[in-house]
Amino acid sequence: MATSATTDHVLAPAKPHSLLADYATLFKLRISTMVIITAGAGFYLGSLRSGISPFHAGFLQALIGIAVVTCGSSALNQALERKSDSLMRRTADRPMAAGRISLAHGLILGFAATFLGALYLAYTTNLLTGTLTLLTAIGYVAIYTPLKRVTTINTFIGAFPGALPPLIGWTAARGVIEWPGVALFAILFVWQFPHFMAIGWMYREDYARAGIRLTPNLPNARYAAQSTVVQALFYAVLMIPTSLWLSWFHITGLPYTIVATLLGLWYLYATIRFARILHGSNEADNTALARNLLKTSVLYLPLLMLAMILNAQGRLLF
Ligand code: HEM
Ligand SMILES: CC(C)=CCC/C(C)=C/CC/C(C)=C/COP(=O)(O)OP(=O)(O)O
Repeated sequence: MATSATTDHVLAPAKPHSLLADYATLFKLRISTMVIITAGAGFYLGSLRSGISPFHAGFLQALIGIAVVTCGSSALNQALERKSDSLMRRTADRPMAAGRISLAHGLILGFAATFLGALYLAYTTNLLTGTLTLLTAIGYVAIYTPLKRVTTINTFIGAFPGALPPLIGWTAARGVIEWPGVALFAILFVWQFPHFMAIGWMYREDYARAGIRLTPNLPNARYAAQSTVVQALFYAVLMIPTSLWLSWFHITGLPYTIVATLLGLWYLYATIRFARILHGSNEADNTALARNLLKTSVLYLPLLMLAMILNAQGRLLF
């Protein structure tokens, strides 16, 4: 059933929700899964760097800890944004925005998961990893989330916590911050811009309704579209050399370099097609181009991670 807008808020659709389904939304299960995949890749590569198999209890402990903190911070993000979420079609049906999960419920769950998860990580992996994960959650919840209503720079700020999970995975395996871990951070950092420019553009009216500031919904529509496209293209071009940086540290070799270049060209191609929003006047066509870029971004990333893991593992075996 479609959602319907009123003058000051968007009504949630009247469909039943199980508590389990509401928790899945509260914990942003799909984004959190991607966070865990990237953290897992960091751990895997870090373990190989140490010359040990990644498949030991530490791998599971690190992923469980990171997953719990990620879910906790997603709940806290939704507690803070329950009002603005209720104003957007995309998010009006979220459990806290729609009032199915109370503020106290969300806050208790969010704080408990964030702090207990970070403590668990510090205890099972190392203090650096627990601290970095807690700082990531703070960056996401306490800095990025309130900034969304203040300045369009929020996306740049939010890209820092967004990019930290693979570095956290690396420190969980290695105990220290090292250049290959920084290279993984850089990959995630750069990846987010085309990803988010597509999303921001698709939902720009929704975001504007909720008072969230983004490049795609700047008051001058022409300038907003141009700036959105320029940023997406700049980072899509930068994505290729950034993804190849890992080979500089001999974590990966020629096979990864070839695959990463091809994947990067694919991501760039989707971004170049997205640039057609500057000339296309048909809103449905423009939305399809943005949705295609979003889809490409969420396929590109796990494929890139898979390529680096396979190549790094292969280098050890052959
Ligand atoms: C500034 C950074 C980011 C912003 C503002 C952002 C925002 C969003 C939003 C609003 C959506 C929902 C799109 C929709 O409902 O159609 C989304 C989708 C998604 N994001 Fe991001 N994101 C960012 C970074 C990340 C990071 C770091 C990851 C994981 C590593 C990630 C993974 C995903 C995935 C997997 C989806 C698709 C989920 C689905 O289909 O529901 N995003 N992102
Ligand atoms: C290890 C750990 C604590 C990781 C957490 C980092 C994390 C979840 C980053 C997500 C990146 C990000 C800024 C998403 C924006 O979503 P949004 O909140 O703006 O999206 P919305 O509009 O759907 O609420």
